[in-house]
Amino acid sequence: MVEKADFNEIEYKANVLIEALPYIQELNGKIVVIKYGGSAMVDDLLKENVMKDVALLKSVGIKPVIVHGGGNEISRWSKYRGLESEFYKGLRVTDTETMEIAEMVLGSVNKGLVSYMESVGVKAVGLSGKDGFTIKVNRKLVDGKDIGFVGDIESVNTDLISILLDNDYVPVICPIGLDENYQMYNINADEAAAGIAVALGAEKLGFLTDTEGFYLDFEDKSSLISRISVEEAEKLVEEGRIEGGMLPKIQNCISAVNGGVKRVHILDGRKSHSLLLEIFTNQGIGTLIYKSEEIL
Ligand SMILES: Nc1ncnc2c1ncn2[C@@H]1O[C@H](COP(=O)(O)OP(=O)(O)O)[C@@H](O)[C@H]1O
Ligand SMILES: CC(=O)N[C@@H](CCC(=O)OP(=O)(O)O)C(=O)O
Repeated sequence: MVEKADFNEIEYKANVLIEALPYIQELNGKIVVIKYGGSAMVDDLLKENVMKDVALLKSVGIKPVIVHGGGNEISRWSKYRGLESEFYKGLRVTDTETMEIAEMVLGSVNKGLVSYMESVGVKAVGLSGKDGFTIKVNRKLVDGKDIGFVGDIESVNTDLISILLDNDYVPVICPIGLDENYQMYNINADEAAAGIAVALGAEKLGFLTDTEGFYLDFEDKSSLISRISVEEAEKLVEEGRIEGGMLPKIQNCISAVNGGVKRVHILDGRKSHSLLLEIFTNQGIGTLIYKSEEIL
């Protein structure tokens, strides 16, 4: 016999599922790009939970694409090899040795995520932007400054990603690209995610990171912004009010929205299932970046 309390719980769970219905219908067959930041890969359980969320998206007919980082691991390995990590405007200054470390670390993070996906019953394929010449770059100059082997995305060839999606695989992509001379470059993972989302015509792009979202003033945790227009975000960037890892993230949110991605979110990847909450419920979480003329 079902107790009354149990029945309420069952009803509550059923309502949660029903709340997801319009979102599932709307996103069926659409591409959702998930940028999984190294800072949010806190522990094995959390990584497994994020992969379970992705598995659920896939099971309801959404086409997820994962683009991941691993900046903190690159820094850790650089230190181990006696190298100081240096950043300019949120981007790693990348010499030859750092480039080798980046490729090694990102490759290992990539295959680790593929294993998690497989362990939750989802077919996944790990690749870098080198595979199939998926990401073509030029050497990036920031404020005219050369910061080494840092790639500026020139183009994304979606052929290989599309083949994988069409054959039911989840592509797991690490941010390394090639220039026209087949020299490899380190790409900021936020930039890789935005470039891939735009090229694929993705419906959504979610950045899983280690903050609740974007704070207007990072020192003041009550200044969390739940939504910001690209115009307002551009103004903050121009005024130099965004720093550290948040600068490339916001810059790439802007370029994704301007490139046609309808919904771009910064989400707290340290909290289990924030991806599901954002996609399948009307609970506003994290920070939404939107085009001001669009009615939300
Ligand atoms: N205004 C801000 N709001 C939120 N986070 C900020 C802000 N300014 C700087 N940050 C920093 O940005 C970091 C997220 O970027 P990053 O470390 O590159 O993460 P990821 O690995 O997810 O790309 C946060 O941990 C925080 O320290
Ligand atoms: C050029 C550049 O900055 N590349 C990044 C690539 C990894 C990355 O972006 O990782 P997160 O998403 O975890 O920060 C780096 O070397 O740290």
